[in-house]
Amino acid sequence: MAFPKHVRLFEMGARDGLQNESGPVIDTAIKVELINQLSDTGLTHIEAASFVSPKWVPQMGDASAVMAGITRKQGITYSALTPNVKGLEGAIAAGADEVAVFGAASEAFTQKNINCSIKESLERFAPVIEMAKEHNIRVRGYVSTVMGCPYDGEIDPAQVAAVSRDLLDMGCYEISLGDTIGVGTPLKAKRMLEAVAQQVPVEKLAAHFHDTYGQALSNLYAVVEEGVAVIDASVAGLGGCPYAQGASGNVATEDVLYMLNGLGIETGVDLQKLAQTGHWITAQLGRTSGSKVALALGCN
Ligand SMILES: CC(C)(COP(=O)([O-])OP(=O)([O-])OC[C@H]1O[C@@H](n2cnc3c(N)ncnc32)[C@H](O)[C@@H]1OP(=O)([O-])[O-])[C@@H](O)C(=O)NCCC(=O)NCCSC(=O)C[C@@](C)(O)CC(=O)[O-]
Repeated sequence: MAFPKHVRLFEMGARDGLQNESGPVIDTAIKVELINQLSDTGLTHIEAASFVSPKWVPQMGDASAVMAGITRKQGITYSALTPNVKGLEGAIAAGADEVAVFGAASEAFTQKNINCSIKESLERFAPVIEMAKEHNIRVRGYVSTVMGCPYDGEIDPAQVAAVSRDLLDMGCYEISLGDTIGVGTPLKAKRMLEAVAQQVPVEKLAAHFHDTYGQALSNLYAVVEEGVAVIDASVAGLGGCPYAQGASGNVATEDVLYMLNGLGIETGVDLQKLAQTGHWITAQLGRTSGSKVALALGCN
């Protein structure tokens, strides 16, 4: 298959990026400023907040205030995670443009992350998706641990395909495939994608790869070559999952963008502006950027 002409980047820094920060809860004003800066880079999709239990993920406890504080730019979708109806109610009240339910291909990870089995998670998502539909809000579905689980180990691609198909059938418009702990390699990514694409059209799939083992860009190349045209990434490579021990951040958006630019694939995103934003947020967090491209460009 040929490379797509255009790839949509879905920016994760403000949610997947910041949710895992240890230490004190980051000021709402910093989160708001991060999203406002990201809104000025050409990105069209920004995951801005997470309406989960603040006891489970304290860093996301100010989701409503973040959504209220941002300056919304026309043409940008500001989305939020909603694990249940309570979360969806919060997201609707806060004016989220789009929401996401998040499941996994592994039983153990599902238990650790959202305190239920895969079957129960799907039962819990059904009313979320129904209610979102009534409010004309699109729902994205995440499937975590698509190439390995910190608790269950190897994951059968058929299991990834089955959960993805269930979420699609329930009404999710897009399925984001999460290599939560970044253990994938290109061949594994390709095989996993092939298995899922038998159940879900590739146009409805997104790649959400973490870079724990430094394989994320290679894995992305492998699935983009198979037609995946939506990539989740996190500015400066921020983040990780609080319920996936040892997982490092998403692949850095700057690094993905540099690769896509080199392939002649359009994104509409300005690399310099993005790298500056990555520089700004990592300075706020007291560290250097996790993006090799940003460092090479002198943003450190
Ligand atoms: C799903 C629950 C809530 C179940 O948690 P639970 O404890 O089973 O829920 P519960 O229904 O029994 O409620 C317990 C308490 O939480 C409250 N509660 C219940 N729901 C909400 C809500 N929405 N917002 C705020 N509060 C809520 C509820 O009101 C109650 O409060 P209490 O009476 O004890 O004071 C919990 O497990 C949870 O919040 N988990 C979130 C975990 C999480 O956010 N993980 C990170 C995101 S996933 C990820 O990063 C992976 C991804 C997407 O990026 C892809 C990849 O990389 O693979």
